[in-house]
Amino acid sequence: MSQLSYARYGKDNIRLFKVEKDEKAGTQTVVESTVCILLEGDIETSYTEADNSVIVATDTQKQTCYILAKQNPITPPELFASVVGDHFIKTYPHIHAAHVKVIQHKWTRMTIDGKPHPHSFLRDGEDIRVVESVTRENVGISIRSKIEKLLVLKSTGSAFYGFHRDEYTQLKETWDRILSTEVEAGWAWKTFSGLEEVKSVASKFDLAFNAVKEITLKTFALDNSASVQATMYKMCDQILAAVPLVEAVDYALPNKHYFEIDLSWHKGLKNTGKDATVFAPQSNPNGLIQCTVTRKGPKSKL
Ligand SMILES: O=c1[nH]c(=O)c2[nH]c(=O)[nH]c2[nH]1
Repeated sequence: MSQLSYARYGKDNIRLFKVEKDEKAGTQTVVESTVCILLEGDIETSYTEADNSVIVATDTQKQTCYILAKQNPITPPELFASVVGDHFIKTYPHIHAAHVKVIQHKWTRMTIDGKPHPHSFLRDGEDIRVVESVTRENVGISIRSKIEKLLVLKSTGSAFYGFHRDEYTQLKETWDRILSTEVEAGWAWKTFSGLEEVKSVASKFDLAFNAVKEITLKTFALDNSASVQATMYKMCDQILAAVPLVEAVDYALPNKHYFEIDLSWHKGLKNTGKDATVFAPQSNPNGLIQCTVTRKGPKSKL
């Protein structure tokens, strides 16, 4: 009468913290991550026949994650996700795919009296580095890296005019507005043949992350923005040029509106157009602009 049409299981929100101690230099380095593991394979009978023999317990998955974190570097997160995924498909013949997500939280070394402190860190921003990997038997490892929750704002250098108008349009054109967004940017790597290939390019992951962040911030700041759409496309284009191993770049940018407030009712106070200095930040609704950009090739469906 019924059939199982989707099955994955694993452990979510595995929290990891690793300290690397350089005794010689007297410095320590820390990494904090949150890991999600979801396994796929010949596990149907655990759902349909209460057959627990095919279940690698989610507690086992958590313990494995701790052990692999002890035995391997946990950054770059792309490499650690691949190490974890590889372990599960190689250790258990009936597990055919491992979905591993790693969120790397920010701990930035403190500067005290102008010098990097050997063992103190601060959270200087809520932005996170995220990796979503799929390790699939006989296919390889696909990895999508992301930066999320990077909050930015520019108080000028952004316009929005010339958009379609009809009887539903109320928005006025503007040649000078506040632009703010919480950046979610993703970049999909070519499919890697296996863990060895991921290891061979491991140095590229941090370089790509830094390039994406720099291109995003620089383009946001310097572009005389015609729209969120036009500015985000410029970001994608530069990232594809900067990171040859990346096949696709995607952005999802909420347009966090700051509305002008007409105060002319109070003694003719001027607070619109070029006189606007006090604004009302809006929580919702917000615009949401998304795109994926790939290298030129066969026509996409867009
Ligand atoms: O950059 C923008 N893109 C839009 O699609 C849009 N729509 C809107 O109301 N304001 C904006 N701004």
